[in-house]
Amino acid sequence: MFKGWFQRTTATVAAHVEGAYRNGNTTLIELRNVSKTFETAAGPFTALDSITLNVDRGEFVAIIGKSGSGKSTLMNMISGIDRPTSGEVFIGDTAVHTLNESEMAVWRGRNVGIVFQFFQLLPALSLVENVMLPMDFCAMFTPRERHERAMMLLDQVGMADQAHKLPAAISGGQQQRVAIARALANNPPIILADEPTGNLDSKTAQQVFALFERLVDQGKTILMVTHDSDMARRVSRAVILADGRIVNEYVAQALSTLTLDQLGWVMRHAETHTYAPGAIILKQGEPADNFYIITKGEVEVFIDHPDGGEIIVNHLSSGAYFGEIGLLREGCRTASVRASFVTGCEVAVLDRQEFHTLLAESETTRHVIDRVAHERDAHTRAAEASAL
Ligand SMILES: Nc1ncnc2c1ncn2[C@@H]1O[C@H](COP(=O)(O)OP(=O)(O)OP(=O)(O)O)[C@@H](O)[C@H]1O
Repeated sequence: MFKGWFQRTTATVAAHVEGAYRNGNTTLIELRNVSKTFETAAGPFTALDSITLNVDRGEFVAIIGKSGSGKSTLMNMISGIDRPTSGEVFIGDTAVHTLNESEMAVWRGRNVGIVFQFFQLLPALSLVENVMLPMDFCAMFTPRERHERAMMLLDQVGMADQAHKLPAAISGGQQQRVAIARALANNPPIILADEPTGNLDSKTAQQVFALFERLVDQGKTILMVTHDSDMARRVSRAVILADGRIVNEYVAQALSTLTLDQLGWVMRHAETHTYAPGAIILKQGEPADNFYIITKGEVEVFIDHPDGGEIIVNHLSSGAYFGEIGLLREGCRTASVRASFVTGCEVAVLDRQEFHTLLAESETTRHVIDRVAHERDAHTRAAEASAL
């Protein structure tokens, strides 16, 4: 369903991450090892499993995943509507998971604007009263300023001329625009939107999405749960959830032909290994055992020169894989791979059996990896021939 767009999305993410390093620490939302387990009649159920996530100020992030993958639970951890069973949630300098109920309500009212799929405007209040409500609740601004500000926000979403109507008198798209104005009432840095366009026709959904884009341009940080792959493609970053875990963005990039279920399977089975700069990961001539996806840093691929020394045949970075040739041929390694002397590397590793299980599940992935292996092999032979 989401095939084809991982590559573009993840490339944008990579560019963004580099930007973040250049600009120093711009992290606004930080989840550290967050897990959430619900007690159910059938026993404990883990909805979020060791989630670690950083979102920078000004990012527009789509949260994607199948129904039940944990998207709403994740949003609730960030808004403080629900608390993690373990792990930590920091928003700016605030340790959200440590706030008591009354501190939480005040903190949330000032820092997070929430937009729901079904708008949730209070039916007995006019539109302008609905937008004033969060300011009243948090005692922000003077009463007169509250009215002026609510009118200004309604104007921003194109609804000022209907300010005194009741919600029932306007369309769904208009109600959602008012709900966005309400979310902006206390000028929070973060907007959390749970399927904000899920109940709108596509034209209205586009207008609401464009409104979010404008808010990001104005400096807001937005996390939006969506099932709409077109929208997910247009944001700065997509976070994919599968069975309560975040699918590593580089794993998604490397295996972009897999379904969300299959990516979830990879995340459950892959082990993470870290290699120091210059460490040998696999050696030419040794039996092939594992498949590797680079999730951090770079590697060098090289072959032995018949007269001694080595011939470098490739450099690979995050989002690339290696180790496939020996596994596909059920043979030995045709080249050696070592972690870059500059960056070292981190890899997600599947063993031989897991690799073959995956290819049996996804014919397209088998086809793509086969082709890459073929091209790489030809490239290595050519590099070898020209070095002799
Ligand atoms: N209060 C709860 N008690 C028990 N189980 C819960 C509770 N809240 C959520 N769950 C379970 O946790 C899992 C994740 O739920 P969540 O609502 O986060 O998924 P989702 O990805 O947002 O799904 P959807 O797209 O359908 O809204 C689901 O299996 C759900 O049944």
